[in-house]
Amino acid sequence: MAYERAVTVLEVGGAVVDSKTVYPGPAYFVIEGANVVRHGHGDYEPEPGEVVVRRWRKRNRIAIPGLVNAHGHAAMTLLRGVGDDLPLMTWLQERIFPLEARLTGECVYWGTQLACWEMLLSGTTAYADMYMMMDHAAEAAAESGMRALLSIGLAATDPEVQAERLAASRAFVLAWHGKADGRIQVALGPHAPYTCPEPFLSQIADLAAELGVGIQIHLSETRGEVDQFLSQEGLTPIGLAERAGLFQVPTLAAHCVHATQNDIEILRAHDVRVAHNPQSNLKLGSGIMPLPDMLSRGVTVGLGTDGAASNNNLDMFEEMRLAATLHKGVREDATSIDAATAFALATEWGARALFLPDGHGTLRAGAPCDMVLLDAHSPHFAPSHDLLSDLVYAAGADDVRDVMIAGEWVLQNREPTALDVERIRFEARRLKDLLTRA
Ligand SMILES: N[C@@H](CCSC[C@H]1O[C@@H](n2cnc3c(=O)[nH]cnc32)[C@H](O)[C@@H]1O)C(=O)O
Ligand SMILES: [Zn+2]
Repeated sequence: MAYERAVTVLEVGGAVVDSKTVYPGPAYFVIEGANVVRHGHGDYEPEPGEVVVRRWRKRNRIAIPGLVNAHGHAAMTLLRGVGDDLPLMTWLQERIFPLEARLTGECVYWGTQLACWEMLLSGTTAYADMYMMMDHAAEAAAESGMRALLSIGLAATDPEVQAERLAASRAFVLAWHGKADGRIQVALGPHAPYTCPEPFLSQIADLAAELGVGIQIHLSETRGEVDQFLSQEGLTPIGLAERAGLFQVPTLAAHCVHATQNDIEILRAHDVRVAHNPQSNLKLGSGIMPLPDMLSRGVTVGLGTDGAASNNNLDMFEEMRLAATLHKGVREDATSIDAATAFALATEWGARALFLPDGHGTLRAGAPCDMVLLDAHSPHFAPSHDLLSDLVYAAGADDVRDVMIAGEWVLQNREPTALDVERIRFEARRLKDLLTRA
């Protein structure tokens, strides 16, 4: 006889989109703990042993897997709108770094909460974050209910400072990796080859291997960065990262805008995951990443927003649409990056980019229930010739209604269940005043 299992049943009236397939609704999901154990079409029919302890009926909803934001700096929401219309190095050195020097732990905490609120409202369930004072970021992420890959951003040229930063990173891994029921993962976060000398990169790779964690880094973001390394080292930043041994551990490389054909081969050979951030690359005037080439060569790519000060929002619907349209325009080829591919990059591939186990980024049986429900009555889904097309080319964050992560509601009818949004807005304004006071 089957033993009894307490399950939650979630019934969805509209269609379900998973990977590249659209399943017509209605549908039901049987959730046990954090995971979908099975799903089906039509009305829920119990199976032997299933004891329904919670039942949710969501009639006018379309279900999709949660979106994955594969690159960003969550607490930079507090710096949204600082230093617009400047190139990367000027923006960073003249506007961002001086303000970041004044950030406190509470800035990082409330900035991250603000980011989580914004990400949930736009259907993101998992995100990557490289920043500073990350214990505060981890606390905020854990409280929000979101899934996150967190790294202390490392940038140091002085060996003593480097040693101190490595020790802090080790402590952060031990304190947070696998915490919040496994929702929080930690990676090491060398900021970039232009802020971390090669021996430091090698030490970071060794520490990541010892601790069994991955790495996230910015690589080949601007032409100036690539030219600098080519003239100083005779190698591209991606080639230098390979020489430093970084790719001996699982690595997530943000941008790779100016990756050469040889760089793409290096990325593929080492299974380096790439985060494509089209909006940030456009806004900072960095250029356009060779996404079609990366995909045709078999590189795993996710989509990211980058920080809110170079985007200036954390909306993955915009990022999906941009990824699907930008490359068509610059290549004068409307067959480049179709809707289904853009959707896959924002879900299943993004999950791989974050080193999440197989099944994440999907609604398959056995996968964690990280699900976004959209308003099936939105004009964006009428008359709906092709739901994948609607999702990428027509829908937007406003269509998001409810979000479940690891089987728990984190957003219901656009209200976060675990975040105090009035408080977040109040603190964001207060901290902005504090940061910008002379
Ligand atoms: N400077 C920090 C560590 C860096 S945290 C991550 C850094 O990345 C910066 N950042 C944000 N977006 C980008 C980008 O697109 N390229 C490079 N750096 C960025 C961000 O402002 C932040 O300073 C320290 O105290 O050691
Ligand atoms: Zn970045």
